[in-house]
Parts: sequence; C-alpha cells; structure tokens
Amino acid sequence: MSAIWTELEERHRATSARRIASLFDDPDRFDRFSTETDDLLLDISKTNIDDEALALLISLADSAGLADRRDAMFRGDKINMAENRAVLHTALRSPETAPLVVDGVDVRPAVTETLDRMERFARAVRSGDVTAQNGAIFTDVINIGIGGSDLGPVMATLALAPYHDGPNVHFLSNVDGAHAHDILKRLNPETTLVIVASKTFTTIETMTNAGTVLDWLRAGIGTDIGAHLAAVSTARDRTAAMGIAEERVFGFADWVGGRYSLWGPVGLPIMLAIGPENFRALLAGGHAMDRHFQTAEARQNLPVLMALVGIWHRNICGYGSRAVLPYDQRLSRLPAYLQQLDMESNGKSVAMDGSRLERSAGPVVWGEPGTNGQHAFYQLLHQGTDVVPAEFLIAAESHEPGLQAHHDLLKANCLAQSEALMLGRSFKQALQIAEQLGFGGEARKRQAAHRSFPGNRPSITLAYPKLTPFVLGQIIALYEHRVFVEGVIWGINSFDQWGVELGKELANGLLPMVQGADPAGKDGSTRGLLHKLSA
Ligand SMILES: O=P(O)(O)OC[C@H]1O[C@H](O)[C@H](O)[C@@H](O)[C@@H]1O
Repeated sequence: MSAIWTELEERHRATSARRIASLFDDPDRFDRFSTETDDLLLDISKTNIDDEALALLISLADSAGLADRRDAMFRGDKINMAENRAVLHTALRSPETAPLVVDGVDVRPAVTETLDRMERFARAVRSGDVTAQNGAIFTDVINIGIGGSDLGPVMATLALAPYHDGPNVHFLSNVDGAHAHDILKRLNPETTLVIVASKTFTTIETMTNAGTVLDWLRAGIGTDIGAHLAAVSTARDRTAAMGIAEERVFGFADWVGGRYSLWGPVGLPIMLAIGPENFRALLAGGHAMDRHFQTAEARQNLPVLMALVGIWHRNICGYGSRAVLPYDQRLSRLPAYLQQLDMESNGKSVAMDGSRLERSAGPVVWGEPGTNGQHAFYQLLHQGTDVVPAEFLIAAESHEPGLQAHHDLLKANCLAQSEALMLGRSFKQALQIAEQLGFGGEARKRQAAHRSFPGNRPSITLAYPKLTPFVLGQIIALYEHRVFVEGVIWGINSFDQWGVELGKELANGLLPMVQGADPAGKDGSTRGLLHKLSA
C-alpha cells in the first residue's frame, strides 16, 4: 500500500500546478468523471483528479482489502473488533430473506417483526386507534434522545417535511434545561406522546430529560402515564425500570451503531411523522444504495468514488476539512448529522491494531445550506488562505411547483458557486474591473488584489431528481458507505467512539464540585471557572 501512497503523492506533485478548469479541454471529462445510480448523479469532474490519479486511488482501495471488508460487513462478521460486534445497520433496510446469522441466530425475523410492530404502532397513533389516556388523538410527539438517537430522525423528519401528515414531532436532546423548557411550554401533556430513545438507556442527557418530561406528564395527567410512553433501546431491563410497558418498547441489537440507527426503531419518530409507507420507501432507498455499493465497479461506484475524492483531498492535497453545502433548505440538518456520522466514525488516530496511524484520517466536516452560506462563510471558501473542498447537493425538482422561480435561482446559485470556486478571477481580470470602476494607479492594483479569486478550488456535486423518501434513503446510505470506505483505507475501526468517554467521566466527577464540593486536585483554570460559575 505504501508504494501506492507514494505514487499518488508523485502524481499530485506532477499535476498540482495544473488548473482544474484545464481538464475540461477534454470534452468528455464530465461524462467520464460523473456517475449515476438509480437516482443520484455524482460529479467529481471539478477536482484535480485525472485518470492516473483515479486508477491509483482505486488500487489503494483494492490493496486495503475494500471488497473483503465490505463483504464482511454485509455478512455480519464482527468487523467492529474493539467492541466485538457485527455492523449490520444494512440489515434494517434489507428486504432479503436469506438467513443472516450473528452469534448463531438468524437476525432477519427479529428485524421484520420489530419493523412490523413499529408500523402497527405508528398506524394506530396516526389514526387514533392508540390514544392518549383521555381518549384524545395524539397531536404531538416528543422524541427524547441525543447523538445517534436524535440527529438522524431530526435530519430526516425535516428533510421529508412535504410528507409529514402525522403528529407534530419535537426533538429534545440537550441536557440544557432550556431545551426541555422551550419544548414543554408549547405542548399539552394530555395529547403528547413521549418516546425515550437511547440505545444504551444510560445516557445522562436522555435520562435527565426523560425524568423531567415524565414529571411534566404526571403533573399534567396524573400518575398513570403509561399510555403516553414508548421507548427505543437495546436495554429492555432499563426501559422496564423506567416503567415503560414491554409492548411499547422497540428493541434493536448491539450490531446497530447509534449513528447508523435511523433505519430501525430509532426511526420511529420519522415513521410517526411521514407514515409507514414513506418510511419503507426511505428504507428501500437505503437498500438500493447498498446493492449499488456491493455490485458496481469502483469507477462507477458512488460511495467508493466519494471516498476516494475524500482521501485525495485529505491525504494527498492535505486539506483539513470539507464543507457540506446542501442547496436544499430541508437538508439544513444534514451537515450536523454528517458531523456525527463522519467525525465520530473516522475522527481517530489509532489503527485497528492499536498502532498510531501513519497518515491523517477524518477531516473536519461542516456546512450550512446554500444560499445562506454564501452570505456568510463563502468568503473564506473563495479567498481564504486554506482550501476547503466543497460538496454541493441539489435537486432537479422542488416540492413547490408554484415557486419555480425560487428553485431556478437556487440551481443557478449552486452551479455558480462550483464554477466560481474552480475558475476564480485572475489579477488581470480584476485589474480591468477596477479600471471600469474608475480606480487608477496604485489604487487600481490594490483593488485588483482584493477583487481577484485564486480559483482552482475543488468541489463535487450530488444531484438528485427530488428529495423523496427513496432519494433521501439513497443519500444517507451513500454517506454511510463513503465513511466506511475511507475508514477501510485509513485502516481504522469506524464503528467505535471511545473519544467521547473521557469528557463523560470527568463530568461525573465535576458535578459534585459544581454543586459546591471542594475542587481539590483540579487545575487552576477549572477551579477558577468553577468559582465564577458558582453564582
Ligand atoms: O443512544 P444512546 O445510547 O443514548 O447514545 C447516544 C449517543 O451518545 C454516545 O455518547 C455516543 O457518542 C453516540 O454515538 C450515541 O449516539
């Protein structure tokens, strides 16, 4: 593998002076560096990757054993070695029936049964067959969860707003009492269903919020609150201890990672919002991407290509972050969702065997929807000292045919940004502009310096027909597999998250100090801040 890395670095040195725009002297560049599946088109042509670089990147993936690792994941091997777990979120969205065995048990029947139970429950809540304690239909749902038990449902529910015909869904995640307060003050406990969503059912934020919301229910409707509760967890003993009836618990297995869990019971709030048929379409989209990932040649394989672009930019070009820029207001939480998916999976510096990584791994992922970002941080994207590879997402068609002018503007802006990043504006062009504006002499040069754009900044674009449940399912699974492929190439375990533990442990120790205990042994800064915050 190291020889391929060296060749890639050499290829980069040999081509780094080249302008990306010059690659379009090849009239077929777009056709050869863009790929379509059922619905998605991924355009990687506005990068400095050429045939030679792509061939090297593909051999890098091959030599990392990508095909074997991929097959091992889908087969249910325990590829999450640090936790001795299989990684089978793909099974949650698979209609296949051939046995899939983990620890001697075929997992398919339980997946089907749980999905059917979720569906029956969602239908009954939506129709009013399952009602509040007083017989009223549930108007609102609060999903209490954080991280993987929150971000996916938040992102997908917002993304699929045009399909939202069920109860209002609210997401309570932060332990900050302001979050609970601001949600609860708008709701009526008599018509509110509460889902406590936590894989482990130990997460302090979720348990604290659940305690507060259950108290709020009791204060509003009396002690008999069972009709208003449901839980999503792998820990049935703990859901029972909270008093949630067995038939209101939707379980899943430890082979579903939190950040990969929206396809199963964690997706219950999505299903309540958009209905079981649309939820199944979301699953079908995810499965379609699974099939594509498993079967397409590397050069036509969207997750593989997206990952290889990521590797090129992170490791070969040395770019430390990537911006996710959905030109789709309803994907406004996609960057936050991807921050967990990507950074919690690949934000690591240790290889599977515990040795230090020789190369950089996961970049910082950030972003906001266009066009809003254009009026905020795009200044840095275009003229900042650091290059940030951009990832644009855009639909051919909106859900608002009556507002076509808006969508035309949205598309024009999206295309303009990737074009501007690539082309830039030369000093010479900027001099002309300055002259037209009436600047002369030194002022003209100064103006031109400020008004020129380096360009040659890479971007990729993901285009889709319309943001339907099926398309969203494909997009999410595409990113999941992209993260997987990058993790394989970096040689890391993308499915554990030890990096979140230390802060949790220290918070437990600090709580008594926040409440007045002696902060002995703490550093000066922590002691000083504890003092300041003791008001
Ligand atoms: O679903 P839970 O067990 O409550 O976990 C919620 C979240 O908290 C943890 O700290 C992990 O960092 C996340 O991966 C997880 O999604």
